[in-house]
Amino acid sequence: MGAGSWGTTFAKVMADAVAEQGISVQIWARRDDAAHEINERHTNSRYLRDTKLPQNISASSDRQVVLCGADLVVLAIPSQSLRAELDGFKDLIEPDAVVLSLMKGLERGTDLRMSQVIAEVAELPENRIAVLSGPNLAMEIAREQPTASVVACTDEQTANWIAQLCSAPYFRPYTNDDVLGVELGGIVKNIIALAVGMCDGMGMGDNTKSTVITRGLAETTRLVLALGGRLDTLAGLSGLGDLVATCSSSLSRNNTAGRLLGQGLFLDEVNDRMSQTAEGIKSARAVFDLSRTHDVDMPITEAVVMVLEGMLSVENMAERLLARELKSEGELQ
Ligand SMILES: NC(=O)C1=CN([C@@H]2O[C@H](COP(=O)(O)OP(=O)(O)OC[C@H]3O[C@@H](n4cnc5c(N)ncnc54)[C@H](OP(=O)(O)O)[C@@H]3O)[C@@H](O)[C@H]2O)C=CC1
Ligand SMILES: O=C(CO)COP(=O)(O)O
Repeated sequence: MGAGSWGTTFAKVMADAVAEQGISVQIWARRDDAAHEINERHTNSRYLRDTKLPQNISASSDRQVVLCGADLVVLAIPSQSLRAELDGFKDLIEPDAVVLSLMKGLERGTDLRMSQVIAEVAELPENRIAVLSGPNLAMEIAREQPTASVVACTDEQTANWIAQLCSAPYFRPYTNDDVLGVELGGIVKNIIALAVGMCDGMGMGDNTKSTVITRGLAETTRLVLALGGRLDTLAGLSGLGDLVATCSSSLSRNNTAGRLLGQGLFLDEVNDRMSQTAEGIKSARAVFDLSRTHDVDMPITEAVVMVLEGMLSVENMAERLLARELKSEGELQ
């Protein structure tokens, strides 16, 4: 569900993974012309230039056509639209189907992760909801550059089944039962990538960016542990792995949005320039609110929120962060 850059790329991963088993993958595109292009030319030129999609992918703008008979429903639409969209098609999901979220945002207003929104709106039990997250820049995967990822589900059998369905020659899924840790790693790294992009945009060098990445991981760790996730998850692909990929890649939309802010553009101007979803812009406030609810210190996230909401200039961000009271590096609370 979603024919953007990741929805389309992940459809290709799955189609390549299951081609020999005679399984087909269907994409729901909200625009007729996108569905038509995928069916007729096997391309999605708006999001993936130069990528030829496998023959066992088809598309439709009719949700019923796509969801009818689907064993696995994969969600790849912008996080802030999920609730409304899912409400419109939850009754079309087959009674035993599993729902897999590829989304990396936190819902504003409720501070819920996407797996929680799915559970609430579609009224599904935990063992039918999974999350996939990792260092997965869509454009690189569409070019079949090797990478790995994590399928998280509280039910081991479900996670293994999904991993089989997306294990392709260039894509290696691991499994994990720490859904919260995997999901939050993917959400918070977008905010840290905004901060790193801001440093880049202001012309700062690698020491500064490395400091933000490392201390970004520290504050992500504090939040995940406070909410009941695991430390080892954050050392893995969906934690450190995704953080490094997103913070160091010019392909990252969050990193790019941060860089434009660092170069002095206003948020409205940045939003106008972005043709794809940069989840961190909208999730930053929700993550900060969540951190306050649980009394977790997240100074980089707080500074990013202040910049996005016009309460702090990017130039004053470093001064604010460095002027805080000195403390031990190992403090996880
Ligand atoms: N791109 C990447 O590298 C990765 C992305 N992700 C995550 O995947 C999720 C989807 O991102 P991605 O595919 O990159 O996003 P894109 O911006 O590339 O595409 C978004 C897709 O959602 C559709 N869409 C936009 N707004 C709505 C809406 N209000 N209701 C329904 N559909 C809508 C778009 O349709 P239309 O074309 O008609 O506008 C498009 O098909 C995000 O949470 C992102 O963080 C995770 C890993 C990697
Ligand atoms: O999640 C991603 C890589 O794992 C994609 O990051 P961006 O959304 O910043 O492009």
